[in-house]
Amino acid sequence: MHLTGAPLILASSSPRRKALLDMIGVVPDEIIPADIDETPLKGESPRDLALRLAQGKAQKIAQDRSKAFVLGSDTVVGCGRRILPKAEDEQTARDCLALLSGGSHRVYSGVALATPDGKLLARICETRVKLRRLDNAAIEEYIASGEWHGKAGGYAIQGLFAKHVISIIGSHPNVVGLPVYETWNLLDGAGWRKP
Ligand SMILES: Cc1cn([C@H]2C[C@H](O)[C@@H](COP(=O)(O)OP(=O)(O)OP(=O)(O)O)O2)c(=O)[nH]c1=O
Repeated sequence: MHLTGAPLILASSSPRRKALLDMIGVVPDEIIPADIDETPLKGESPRDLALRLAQGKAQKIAQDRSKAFVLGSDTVVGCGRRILPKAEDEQTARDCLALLSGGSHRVYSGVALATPDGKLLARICETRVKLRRLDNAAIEEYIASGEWHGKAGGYAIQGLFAKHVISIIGSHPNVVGLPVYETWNLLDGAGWRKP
């Protein structure tokens, strides 16, 4: 099958993923968010969840768009075997920050590419993040910013929260939502070419 010229669809509602793709010169032809159930399976590890959901998002859109490349991704914050939720309310964000305060945790992003010749390729990327201890005042200051909303683990490293990050080991864009190195390798290896 001839893959050159096949369109690229980003299966994501995240403006950060679009911006990270732009950063490496990849402009999707279309953006179609994939609405899938993101509930972890019983006993599922954070890594397995990120990979499964990235694959699920790519597959869901590829069902109807089999002649395109479809890129899906998912970011999960893990503290040991524990999977932290995406913070949709203040209390969830507070609980996440209290748990992560003063320690190291891991952020996993899965990236999956469905190809026009029917393959589903996937990669997982892991970044370790070490945080300073956050007292109540620091947590409440961050809660008031609202930047935690919709973010896995209740924080966004690409904003105000950066001042609490002592160090990271691994990829920074992976924490923001898209591991650009792995993403580019998938696209390039699968034969996607810039139009
Ligand atoms: C840890 C962390 C997460 N996040 C974001 C990345 C993801 O957008 C979000 C995790 O939710 P995801 O389910 O991965 O993505 P999403 O719901 O935003 O978009 P879609 O499912 O449509 O692709 O948390 C940051 O922006 N910065 C961070 O530091």
